[in-house]
Amino acid sequence: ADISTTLAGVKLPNLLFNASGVCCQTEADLKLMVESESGALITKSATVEQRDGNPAPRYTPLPNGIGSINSMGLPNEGYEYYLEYAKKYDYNSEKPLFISLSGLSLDDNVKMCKAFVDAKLPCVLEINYSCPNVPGKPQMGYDMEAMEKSLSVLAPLIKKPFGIKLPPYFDIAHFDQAAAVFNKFDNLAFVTCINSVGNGLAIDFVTEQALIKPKDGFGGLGGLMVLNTALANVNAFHRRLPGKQIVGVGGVVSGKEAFLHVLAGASAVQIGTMLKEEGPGVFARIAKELSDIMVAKGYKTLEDFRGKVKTL
Ligand SMILES: O=C(O)c1[nH]c(=O)[nH]c(=O)c1I
Repeated sequence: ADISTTLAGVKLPNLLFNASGVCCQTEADLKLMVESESGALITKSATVEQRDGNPAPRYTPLPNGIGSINSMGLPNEGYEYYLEYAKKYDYNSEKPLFISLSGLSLDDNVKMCKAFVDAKLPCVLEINYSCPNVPGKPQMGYDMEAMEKSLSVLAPLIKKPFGIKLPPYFDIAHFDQAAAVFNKFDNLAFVTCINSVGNGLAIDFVTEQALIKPKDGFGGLGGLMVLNTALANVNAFHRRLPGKQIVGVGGVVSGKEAFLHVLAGASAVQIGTMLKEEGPGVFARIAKELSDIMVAKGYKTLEDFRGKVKTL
């Protein structure tokens, strides 16, 4: 079956790529992504300066495959590293490049966006409004006014289609309020839902210790356990953002969850925890599983079922 897609005007040979943060901080990581069967790749969220991030242990999978917890603390090589990578990238390859930016202030985001705009590159920007793990930095995704202010500056600056990475919302009024902001920006071409479910706490029963070191063990939750919150956010914004696209992320462990994300309205699907645990081979596996599901159900393309979740 045909699992190709288009996102922000660029063609992806298949709808699967990495969630920013996983397998994408260094050129060595990104090379693995280029060599994988993913349909695209996205870089680790960048700040103006290089950051070491939080002390380890700062990521761990959770027992029984239910997911993961992380409090990485925005470790990255600094935006100029990713700008250089984007300048060297082979845009004739069939795999488009996405760049994640997560400035610690609006000025920082302006500085980074300007640099990418001035470089006139084909890569697509995804502005991260939802990092839950920088101590002292509340995430923008839950501050509608701050997001609107940021977008009113960045959207005209970026000019071409771009996306934003959102935290999960849990209240219908918040879906409505967020969508009202996003619908004001025509070149906001897609929203990526969801980032990790912020500030969970994983405790080891035997040692009675938190599993990760930063923030008293508080960190973002990912993996299968967040699937149903992810599907809700994908569908809520699919219903509320006519003319925009949704990138679905959260809980994709097989072709089945990728299928459900498309059914909920996703135009592309990112994989985080499963990529971290299984490695880049996950893309070939899930691509085949999804294609087999589509054949079994009689669907030829993603358009045949995108957003067609039935209600009772
Ligand atoms: O701690 C991180 O680096 C991190 N971790 C996440 O789960 N989501 C994010 O957007 C980020 I920037």
